[in-house]
Amino acid sequence: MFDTLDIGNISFSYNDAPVLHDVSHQFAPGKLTVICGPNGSGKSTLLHIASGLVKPTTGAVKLGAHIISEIPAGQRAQRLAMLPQSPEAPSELTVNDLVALGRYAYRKPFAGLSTQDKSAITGALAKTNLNGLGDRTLAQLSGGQRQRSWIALVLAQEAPLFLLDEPTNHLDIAHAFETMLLLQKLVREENKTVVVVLHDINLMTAFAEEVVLMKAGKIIAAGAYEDAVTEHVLSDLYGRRCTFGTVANRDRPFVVVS
Ligand SMILES: Nc1ncnc2c1ncn2[C@@H]1O[C@H](COP(=O)(O)OP(=O)(O)OP(=O)(O)O)[C@@H](O)[C@H]1O
Repeated sequence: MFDTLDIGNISFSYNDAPVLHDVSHQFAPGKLTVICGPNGSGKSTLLHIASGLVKPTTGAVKLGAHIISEIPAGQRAQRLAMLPQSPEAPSELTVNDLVALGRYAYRKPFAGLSTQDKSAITGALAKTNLNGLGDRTLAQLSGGQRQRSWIALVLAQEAPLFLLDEPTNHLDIAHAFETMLLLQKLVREENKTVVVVLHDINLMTAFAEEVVLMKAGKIIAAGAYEDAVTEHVLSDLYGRRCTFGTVANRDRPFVVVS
């Protein structure tokens, strides 16, 4: 049974500056949804509101039957995991310590890690190719290794719903592709719901099952990738000509911007 995540008629202003305008969407349960749009279009703000970390100025976010901000933090963390765009942690923390933070919603005060906690942490480190780096501090990692440590923290949370803001930041093309393969696998093999903000439209065309395309604080197109994503829509979204190309043995196109 999937939790549904619904945003209804959301508007949001920072101080008096409106950045989201009456946005509504139901994220497709059990699918990989990619949110794309130009810088400043409101993607991160929308994700923060969808996660319950930020309250909308008007409108409501519902996780299942409940307003998300009314669900106690511990329960919410077991149902929804969020990776912000630039997460921060003390640089002397080890990778193991960081990933263990993903288990906080399951742990009793002052208790050590349970067998289940340890297995979730080991599994998350393996899935993100961090085996052998658990004892390194964050200061001793490359930018990409640090980013993968944050993804491991989110995986260790073992929630059915993941919201990830630019998880491929700092990753080389192979690790970025592998991260998307991992998210695809979570959806296909573990029935997770994944919502991910991406700037790389070629990763979007390769992996999105569903899309939310945002411009100037509004959703200009949303729904199944095949229905929503066209050269015309992408060109309009970014204000540059976007042309599809094809390669043999691949259904989805690549995109060239000119
Ligand atoms: N803390 C803040 N205070 C004031 N304005 C903010 C704040 N955070 C974001 N904004 C503004 O809100 C708008 C939307 O920002 P947001 O980060 O949601 O966009 P985005 O689509 O995620 O951008 P990017 O692709 O650059 O990460 C932008 O105009 C931004 O300048």
